[in-house]
Amino acid sequence: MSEHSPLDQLVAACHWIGAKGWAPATGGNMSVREDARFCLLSESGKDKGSLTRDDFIQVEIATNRAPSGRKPSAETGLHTLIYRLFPEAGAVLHTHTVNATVLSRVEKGSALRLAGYEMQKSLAGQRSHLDAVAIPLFDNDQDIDALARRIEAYAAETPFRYGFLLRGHGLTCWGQDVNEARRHLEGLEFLFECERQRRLLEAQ
Ligand SMILES: CSCCC(=O)C(=O)COP(=O)(O)O
Ligand SMILES: [Zn+2]
Repeated sequence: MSEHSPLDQLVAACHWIGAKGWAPATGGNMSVREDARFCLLSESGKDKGSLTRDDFIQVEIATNRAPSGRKPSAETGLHTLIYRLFPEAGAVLHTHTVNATVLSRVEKGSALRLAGYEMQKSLAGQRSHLDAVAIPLFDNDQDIDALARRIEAYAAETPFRYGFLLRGHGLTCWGQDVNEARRHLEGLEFLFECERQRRLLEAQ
């Protein structure tokens, strides 16, 4: 896969996400960083499982502006926030899975705590199931600028990595490149499935 361009890798990741059923209808959005100033973001309202290279729009990270005049994702402001907050982030994947949607509603706190799972080691830098990983959880908002400001304020107080959940909405995660973002998405989704099953079984 590494002989392909980052955009080709992102298109392949979108097809993989679609095949997994993790971006139903027109849900989800995906992006890759071009450089310090620009990223390429999926066009709003498309089926993300069948995107091609032409469905990605250049967006200025500092301003959310698309020089082409085309309409990038409604959640552009979350992608650009991530590229500003995390200079090492090279790709961002946002999905609408059942596990993320349901768990983020069941969990009433400000983070989903994952501990005790070997698969935590799918996340960069994690070495042991004995450690805990907190995935921040924000109330959903149709005002993406307001949501981005809330996430930015939280990050200033509580550093975090890997991704965040939007309540009743989905997961947004990232990595230093498309491969790492894919691994984080697959690892987190597995952990969410485990956590959902554990909570169901332990409630009986
Ligand atoms: C039915 S999808 C609702 C909007 C959303 O949450 C999403 O992820 C897709 O929005 P976009 O503008 O990126 O297509
Ligand atoms: Zn969404």
